[in-house]
Amino acid sequence: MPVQQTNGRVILTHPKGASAEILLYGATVISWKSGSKANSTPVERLFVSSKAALDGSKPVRGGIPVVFPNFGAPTHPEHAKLSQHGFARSAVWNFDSVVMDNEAGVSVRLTLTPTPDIMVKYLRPFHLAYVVTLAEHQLSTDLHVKNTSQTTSTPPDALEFQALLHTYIRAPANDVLIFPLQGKKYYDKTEPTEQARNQPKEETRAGVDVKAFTDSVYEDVAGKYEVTWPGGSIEVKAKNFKDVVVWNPSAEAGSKLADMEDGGWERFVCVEPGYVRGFARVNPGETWVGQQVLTVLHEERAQGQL
Ligand SMILES: O=P(O)(O)OC[C@H]1O[C@H](O)[C@H](O)[C@@H](O)[C@@H]1O
Repeated sequence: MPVQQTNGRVILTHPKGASAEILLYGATVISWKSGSKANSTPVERLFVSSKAALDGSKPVRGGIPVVFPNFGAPTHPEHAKLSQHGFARSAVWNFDSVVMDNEAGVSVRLTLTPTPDIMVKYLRPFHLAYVVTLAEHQLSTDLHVKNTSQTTSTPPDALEFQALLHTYIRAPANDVLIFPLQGKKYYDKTEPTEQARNQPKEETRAGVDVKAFTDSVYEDVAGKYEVTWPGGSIEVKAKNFKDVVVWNPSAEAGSKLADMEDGGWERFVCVEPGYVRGFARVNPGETWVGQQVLTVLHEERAQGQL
C-alpha cells in the first residue's frame, strides 16, 4: 500500500524504496528515507530528536514543522495572541486525499481550516492545504494558503501572513557547508540586542558553516541551496519562499531546549525556506503557494554514522 493511514500518521511508500511519514498533528513530516543514485538503500534524511513529543502535546523537535501565520514571536496585530511560529505546527490537520500514486511520485494532501481552538486566538478565515510528494530521491512539500474571506471591500481584505518550512536536515553539523549565500543580506538573531538583531549584515562566507550558534535570516535569496558535507549533499529548492533561515542552536542554546536530545545539535542543520521578512498578502478568493523540494544529490555517509 503506497499510502497508509494509522494512528494519526500518514505513511507514503514509493515503489523504488523511499518512504515518508507525516503526523496529522502539525502536518509534520517526521521521516523521509531515501536512497541516492549511487546507493539505493533508503537512509533517513531528516533529524527528529529522540526527546521530541510525537503525541500532539507540543510541536515536534525535528522533521519539517510548518510555520504559519507568524514566524518567531508575533509582530502583526492580527497575530498578537499566537505563540512562537503560529498554530499550524500544533493543530491537527485533516487527511484530504491521495493526489498521485505512481512511479513518478506518491502524493497526499492534508488540509487545515479554522478550528474552535484556533478561532479563540486568530479571527481570519483561511484554508491551508499541504501537499507532500515522495519521488525516488526527492521530497516536495507545497503549502497552499487560501484567503477564504467573503468580504468585498476596497482595498481588498487581504490575508497577511508569514510561512516557513522548518526543515531539520540530518547531517554532521560541524562539517556542513551551505551554498550559495555569499553576498546576501541577513539578520543575525543570535545578537544580544534588538537593535543589533535588526541591523542587516552581509554574508562574507562562500560556504556558510554552523560550527557556532547560528540563527540567521537571509532575505530575498536565490531559492536554491546546497547543503553539503563530506560524503553527502542535499539540495533545497524553494518557490515563493523568498527568505531562508539557517539555524543550529549548538550546545549554547541546544542544551536549554527540553526536547533536544543530548548532543542533538551535532546531528542536523535547519535550512528553512520561508516568507518571514514582511508579510505575504493574498486577496479574498486567491491562493498563495510556497514550495520546498529536497533532493538527495550525492552519495551519503555510511548508514549509522550519525
Ligand atoms: O524552539 P522553536 O520554537 O521550535 O524554534 C526553533 C528556532 O526556529 C527558527 O529557526 C528560529 O529562527 C529560531 O530563533 C528558533 O529558535
